[in-house]
Amino acid sequence: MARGGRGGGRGAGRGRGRGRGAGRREPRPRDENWIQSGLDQTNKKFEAYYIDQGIVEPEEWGAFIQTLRDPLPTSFRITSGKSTTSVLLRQMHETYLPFLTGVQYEGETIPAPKVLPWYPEGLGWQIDVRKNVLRKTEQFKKFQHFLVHETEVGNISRQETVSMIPPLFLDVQQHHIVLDMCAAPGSKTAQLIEALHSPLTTSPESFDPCPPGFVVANDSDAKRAHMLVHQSSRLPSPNLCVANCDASNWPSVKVSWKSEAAEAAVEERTMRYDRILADVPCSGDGTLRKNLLIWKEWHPNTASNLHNLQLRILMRGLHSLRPGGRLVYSTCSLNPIENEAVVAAALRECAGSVHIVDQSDVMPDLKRRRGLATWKVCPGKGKHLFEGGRFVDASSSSSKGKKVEVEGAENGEAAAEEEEAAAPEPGSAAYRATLPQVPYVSSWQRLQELDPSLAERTSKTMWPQGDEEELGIRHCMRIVPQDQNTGGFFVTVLEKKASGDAEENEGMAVGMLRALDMLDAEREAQEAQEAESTAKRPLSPDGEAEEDEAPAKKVKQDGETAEVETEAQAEEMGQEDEAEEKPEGEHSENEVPDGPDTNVKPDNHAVDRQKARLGNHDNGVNSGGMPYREDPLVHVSQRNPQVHSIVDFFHFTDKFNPRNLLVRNKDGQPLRSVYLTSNSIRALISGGGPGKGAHPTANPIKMRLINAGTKAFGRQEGGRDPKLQCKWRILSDAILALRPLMAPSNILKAQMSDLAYLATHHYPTLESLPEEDDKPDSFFSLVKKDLRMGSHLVDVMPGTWTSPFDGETKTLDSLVTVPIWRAAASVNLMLDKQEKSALSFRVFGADLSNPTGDRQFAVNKNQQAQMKASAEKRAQREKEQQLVLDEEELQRLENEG
Ligand SMILES: C[S@@+](CC[C@H](N)C(=O)[O-])C[C@H]1O[C@@H](n2cnc3c(N)ncnc32)[C@H](O)[C@@H]1O
Repeated sequence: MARGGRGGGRGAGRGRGRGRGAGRREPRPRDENWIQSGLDQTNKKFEAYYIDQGIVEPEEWGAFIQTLRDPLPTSFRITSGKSTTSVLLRQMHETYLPFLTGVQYEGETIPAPKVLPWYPEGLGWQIDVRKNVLRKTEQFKKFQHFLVHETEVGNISRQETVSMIPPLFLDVQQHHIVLDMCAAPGSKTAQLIEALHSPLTTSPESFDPCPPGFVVANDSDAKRAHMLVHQSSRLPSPNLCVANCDASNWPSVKVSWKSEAAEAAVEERTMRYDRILADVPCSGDGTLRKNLLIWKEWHPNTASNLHNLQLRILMRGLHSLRPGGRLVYSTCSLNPIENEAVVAAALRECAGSVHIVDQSDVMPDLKRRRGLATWKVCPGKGKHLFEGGRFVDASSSSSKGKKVEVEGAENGEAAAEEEEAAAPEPGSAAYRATLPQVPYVSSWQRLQELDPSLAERTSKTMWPQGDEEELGIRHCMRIVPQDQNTGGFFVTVLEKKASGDAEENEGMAVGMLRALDMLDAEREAQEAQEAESTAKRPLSPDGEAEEDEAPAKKVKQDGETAEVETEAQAEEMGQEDEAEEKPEGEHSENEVPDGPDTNVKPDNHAVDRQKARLGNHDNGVNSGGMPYREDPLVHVSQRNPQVHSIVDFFHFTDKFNPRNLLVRNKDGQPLRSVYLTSNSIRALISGGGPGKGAHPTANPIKMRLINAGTKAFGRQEGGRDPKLQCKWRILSDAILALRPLMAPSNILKAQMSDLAYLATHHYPTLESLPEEDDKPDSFFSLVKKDLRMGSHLVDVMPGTWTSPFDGETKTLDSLVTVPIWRAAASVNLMLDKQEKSALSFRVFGADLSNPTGDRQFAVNKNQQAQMKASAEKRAQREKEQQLVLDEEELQRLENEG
């Protein structure tokens, strides 16, 4: 089955004539390794093919194939640059490592977690034991809970070890424009975002909430692209946008750019990326250890079917790269047709402008194999039949009846007879002879002789051309499973030749921001002028109607430049009308109205799905035949009264730019949610230009952007008290992005006991808040007396707290920031049930929002079962107690009467 690709795996495994003698049913292998899943982990074609490719030395074959049959270990990485990073790392070393060392299961010692020696700062971890064993010991079960909780809140990412590798070779810097071409489900995108905000490090001080660069995460599958949006809320970033394009047809977009020279004017340039990750759809046979179905479905033709798409994506990526930029090509396939053949073909096509970078001295502790300099190609759709070590192309009339020598078919019968006597060494020639022959064809020219129509449909680039060593193909890297007990993976680092222009080699983000600054200054002057003329006009009672008029005027004033820019781009897109406007008032701000507590966080995913289904903006621009139906992405005018209320209420530092607030409706009106983007994302969306209606430029349409930045503020329903200065509250997902932009004096401080109270009580009244007379400046005293109504952030300070459930003292190692809402007569912790429960478990070891302390939602079936069991036990205990009480009562009554 193709991994993330199209059409792979169809008919796979259905080919006949695998062994000696055409049409003969393959005998069941004697050495097959059945595991509990009941799935057969053998595939003779797979073995034959990879032994022939020389993917590992013959003497390593046994270890290679056996490792592929073993279940995959558990691996995870600690999110870098967060306040929790060093705390979790310390917890791992000081608490969990000793706790998990020497644990016995069925008479054997379970290996303790180990640090991945090549992962920066010791943040990557692997436990060489299968998941089901983890759940069977008390110690590992506890650890599993820790992993689940920390993963939920984005402090840890559970990711396959090999999947962590490609982003590290990309070497992302904070000023980089990064494109993740095939990004879903997004584990590597998360690493790219982390690298952008903080160089991979354990220090929270290195976290930059507003780096100059940004990440574009793209996936051609609409559902998976929306999944990316949902996933990214675990690591919310104003510097991320999500696109839904066919990467093989990745659009070029124009942006405003300005050179460093002070006198230089803003110019329009095609945006080029500093870093590109092409983690392309592939056959995925490197994931055999976890995707057991591939054993059954694997077929060499899956790779042939994907080769062209992979090459097209890679070529488009190289085209989009800036001079001196770096692209990492990766697959989780072991197959040279999807790997070396694709890279070699791209290098030939780029004729010296791109080269492979030797990375042998980077991450030296990571064991990797060099790329293959040659390989064998098996073209066709499996319609070729074997006959006695020869094959006949039965599907093609031109070659019907022709018998063709199959490469590597020698001595099959003789060796097979020997096998009867003794089982041959895995990987040996005798062993190979027991496996089916594969219909390799030595060159494309040869295929043309054999089957011209098949040759016509088969890409020449699949075959080695003899120049591979020269192209540096040996610098490709293949991770084989037995070297580090991982999955299989392929990674290649490519770089585009630098140009003579130093500024071009630096990348475009900085120049885009220079242009944005200049255009912002112009806009500011213009806005001041407009404000002056507005002041002279009589004020309307609601103010907002006045606001509506101003942008329309501005569009007219800016019309000339905006129109030219858009028309040119529309032409490039092959269509005249930029956008078909949605009827007035038909906003599809589909968010669930925000009520207190339970409705605090809408189901983003459901909302996104609904948006995708309903769609309120179909501009008719197609990419790969897919209509673009997304709500517009519009930055709100600085003069909007809602923006003013946000700015005035929260007292952000200068780093917070109110121009970066974005909404999803064509009128640019904050209705229910406001997003925060980085300057650079605004520069991309607006093209640095003056702005025009629903879509300021064609960029969001061309890139089919489905999301930009992070949802930062939600309108608090019911906030109608005249004393309320700002109806907007900071959403919990945005705390990571917004907290560093707030003056520390504006963040409240609380103790663990205060948080425990808020986690336990739903909208407690101000009168009911516990207060100590001797501490007039305690958190609750402030909340009661001096706190303005509205949204606030609270830092819960490290400390200790004694649990009423088990009497144990719980310690909080690093501060936790939570949002609260101060209403007229009450206060509330603004987290939804699930967030409250997860936080509560993490900080207090129990769900305080539940009187029993139990978790209120289940993470997986196992936990569901555990919850059910503990609820039953509790009910039983209560029943028994009740019986005792009843007896006591009876006794009492008897005594009395
Ligand atoms: C190997 S997976 C990517 C895994 C991802 N990089 C990660 O680390 O989570 C390949 C992805 O490519 C997407 N895809 C397939 N064809 C594509 C195309 N033509 N353009 C963009 N994405 C494509 C699939 O939907 C799939 O999500």
